[in-house]
Amino acid sequence: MKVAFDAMCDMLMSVIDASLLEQLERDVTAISDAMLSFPVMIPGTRYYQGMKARKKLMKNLKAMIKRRRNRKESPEDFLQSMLDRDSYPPNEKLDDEEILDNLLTLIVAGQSTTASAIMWCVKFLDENKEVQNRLREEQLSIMRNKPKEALFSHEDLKNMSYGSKVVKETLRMSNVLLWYPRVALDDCTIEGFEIKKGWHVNVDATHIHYNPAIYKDPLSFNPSRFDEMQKPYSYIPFGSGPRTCLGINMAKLTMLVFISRLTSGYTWTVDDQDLSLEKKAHIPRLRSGCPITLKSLNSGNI
Ligand code: HEM
Repeated sequence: MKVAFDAMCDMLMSVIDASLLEQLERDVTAISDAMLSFPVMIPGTRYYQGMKARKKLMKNLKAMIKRRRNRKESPEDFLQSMLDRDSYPPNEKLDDEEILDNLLTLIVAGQSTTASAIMWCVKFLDENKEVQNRLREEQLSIMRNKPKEALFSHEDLKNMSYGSKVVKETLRMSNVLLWYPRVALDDCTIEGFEIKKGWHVNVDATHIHYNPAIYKDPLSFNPSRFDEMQKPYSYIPFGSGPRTCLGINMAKLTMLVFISRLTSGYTWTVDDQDLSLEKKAHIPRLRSGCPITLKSLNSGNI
C-alpha cells in the first residue's frame, strides 16, 4: 500500500516528504474504509472517521494549491497541469473543488487497486518458481548493464518483456476489479439478449478472464500465454471503451518496477499461507496481506 501510495503522490502532486506522505496516507485510508460503511455521523463509526479524515486531507491539499498559486512551487505533475488551466477561458477552468475531487479520485482509484495487484503478483510468483526464476534472470541481465542504484530508463522498461507479461498475467488472474457497471442508454440486443433502456449491466471481467475457450488452462499462472495476441475484448482488467481506466500505464509501471526490484534483489518466502480473503475490502485481497520474509540475493535475511 505504501509503495503504491508514494508513487501516486509523487506522480500527482510531487509529494515526497515522508511525514507528509504518512499523514496523507492515514487520511486516505480512513476515507477508503468509510466508502462501504453505513452513512451515519456518529463519533467512532467508520463513516464518521472517514468524513473527519476527508476534512483534514482537503485542508492539506488546499494549502498545497495555495502555495502553487502563489508561485512558491510549480513542479511538473498532474496537479500543476490542472492549475495551468487557470489561464483558460472560464468554461475550461477547473475550480478548487474540481481539482480536489480529481486528486482524491485518482488517489483512491489508484492506491488499493495497484497495491492488491502487487500483492497477488508476489503470491503467484511464490507459487510458480519457474516463472519467478525466469523473471529474475531477465531482470538481473538488465541490472548487470546499469550502475548500482541507477533509475530505470525507457529502454530498460522496454527490455522487460517477460516482466510485462508477468504483470499482464497477474492482472488476468487477480481480477482486481471483478466487474464494472454500465447503464444502457437505449434498448438494444446483444448476442440475442434484449437489454432495455435504463438497465444496469455489469461487465463480468472474471468470467471472461477464466473462460477456457479464451484462455487455455485458465487457472494456471502462465505469462507466456501472452506471447500470442488476444482476441478483442478478451483481456479487460482495466475496462474498455471511453471509460477505460485512466491509470493503466501508471499501474502497470508501478507493478513492473516493484517486481523488478523484488526479484533482482531478493528471494522470499510467504509467511502466512491462509487463503481467506479480506471481507471488508471492496477489492479482492488476502486477509493476511501476504506477509513475506525477504532474503537478499547478496547477503542474509532482512
Ligand atoms: C492494477 C491497478 C488498476 C486496475 C486493475 C484498475 C482497473 C480499473 C477498471 C476496471 C476501471 C473501470 C473501467 C471501465 O468502466 O471500463 C477503472 C477506472 C478508473 N481507474 Fe483504474 N485501475 C487500476 C489503477 C488505477 C490507477 C493507478 C489510477 C490513477 C492514477 C486509476 C484511475 C482510474 C479512474 C480515474 C477510473 C475511472 C475512469 C472513468 O470512469 O472515466 N486506476 N480502473
